[in-house]
Amino acid sequence: MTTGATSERQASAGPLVARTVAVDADALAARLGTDVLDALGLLSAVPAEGPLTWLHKGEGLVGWGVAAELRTSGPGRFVEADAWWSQVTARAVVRDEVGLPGSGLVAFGSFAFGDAVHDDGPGRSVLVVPEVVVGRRGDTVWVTTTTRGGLPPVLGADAVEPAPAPPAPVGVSFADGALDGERWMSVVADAVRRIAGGDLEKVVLARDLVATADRDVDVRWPLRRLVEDYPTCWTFHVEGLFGATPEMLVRRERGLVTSRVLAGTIRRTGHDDRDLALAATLARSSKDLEEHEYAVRSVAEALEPHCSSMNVPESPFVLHLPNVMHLATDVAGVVHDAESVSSLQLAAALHPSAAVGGTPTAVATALIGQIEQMDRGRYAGPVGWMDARGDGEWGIALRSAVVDGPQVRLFAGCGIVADSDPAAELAESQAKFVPVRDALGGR
Ligand SMILES: C=C(O[C@H]1C=CC=C(C(=O)O)[C@@H]1O)C(=O)O
Repeated sequence: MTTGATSERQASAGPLVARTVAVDADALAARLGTDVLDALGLLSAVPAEGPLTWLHKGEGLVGWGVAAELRTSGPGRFVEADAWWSQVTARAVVRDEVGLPGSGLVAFGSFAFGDAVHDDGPGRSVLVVPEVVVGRRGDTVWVTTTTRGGLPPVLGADAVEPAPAPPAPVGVSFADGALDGERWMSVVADAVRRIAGGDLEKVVLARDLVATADRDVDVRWPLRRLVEDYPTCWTFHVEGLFGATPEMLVRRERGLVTSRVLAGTIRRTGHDDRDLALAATLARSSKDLEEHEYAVRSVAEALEPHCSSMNVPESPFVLHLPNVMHLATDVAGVVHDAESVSSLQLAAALHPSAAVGGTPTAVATALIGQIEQMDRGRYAGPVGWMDARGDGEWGIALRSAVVDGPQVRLFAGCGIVADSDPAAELAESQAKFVPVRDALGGR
């Protein structure tokens, strides 16, 4: 196995002990001082230190504290993380009275993109088992407590306290990251030339923007904004990487696997009639349909070996988000090897899809390392969670940023094909910065 540095933290040599109990949603909301236990309500339980979140349409998981963690890097990062999780779950003592995906022992995770040039630095990919998880799915709400060192767990709602509300970021200013707009457009033009020359068919090129605040940014502020403004996206935070992604790399729920593939974008104007006309333009755009087709094909081909049957719709639908619209395809399949293939293994097989890498994958990731002039870190890598049964959800870390004290580094990328226009791609990247950019503002 080729890997970089790996480190593991588990306070004692003993197994983890996890207890999941169902709790009354109204009683927990009252304890937290919120009206309802929706995504914002769940966030109100999350302390400033080490929050972990995965929230979508009013439900999901939040966690905090570290019962165990693994840090890994390099090309073997997924294999290593999956093997660690198998060991941890095999040894753990779990009592789970809820039995839903996400209840029982859970790890949140975030993995480096890993292009062909930038090594994904020691310890950059991470799996964290929180000490406390609060989950909601439909009307069912639960609390999981995981202890280390043989301590008796505090059960249910007693483990949850209201957390002080996060302060708004102060004095935020934005500056170019690795490349300014002009230089990034020349990189895009270079990629278009290489595509025309037959080196490859598609490559996704990204850029960054650096926000600096007067004081350390409490990530729970932008998380609250993202949850409010982008409820149909998955709002995540794992160790400083946060965002609201519209793209689900893979969800495995028992024997069913689903993936939401996005590629092909048009900016919204904010006027409903014009946006509807633009949606129709997007659905007919041969440049966007081509870009989308590569992404769908890469996902379908990676899932196929694991599925006994698959549904890949022939044409995409248009996904409307507040800032942009995307061509979208929901791929679904029945996994024939669900007993042996975890959601993380499926994510590893799918990453990088052509929504964030390109076609052919190896040529595109090599080109990204060569010309992008930026280290993606965990941007565009899988982010999500997994439970002890191997079920889980792994989104692609898009519309995302990394917070480090007062600094926040935002990322956005665009699929480049033969017909791409550098100025249009620059405008598209600016529209993709909007969710995090706005989330750093006051309300
Ligand atoms: C790479 C990003 O978006 C991908 C997902 C949807 C649409 C995309 C596009 O149209 O270029 C990208 O493939 C990003 O948001 O940073």
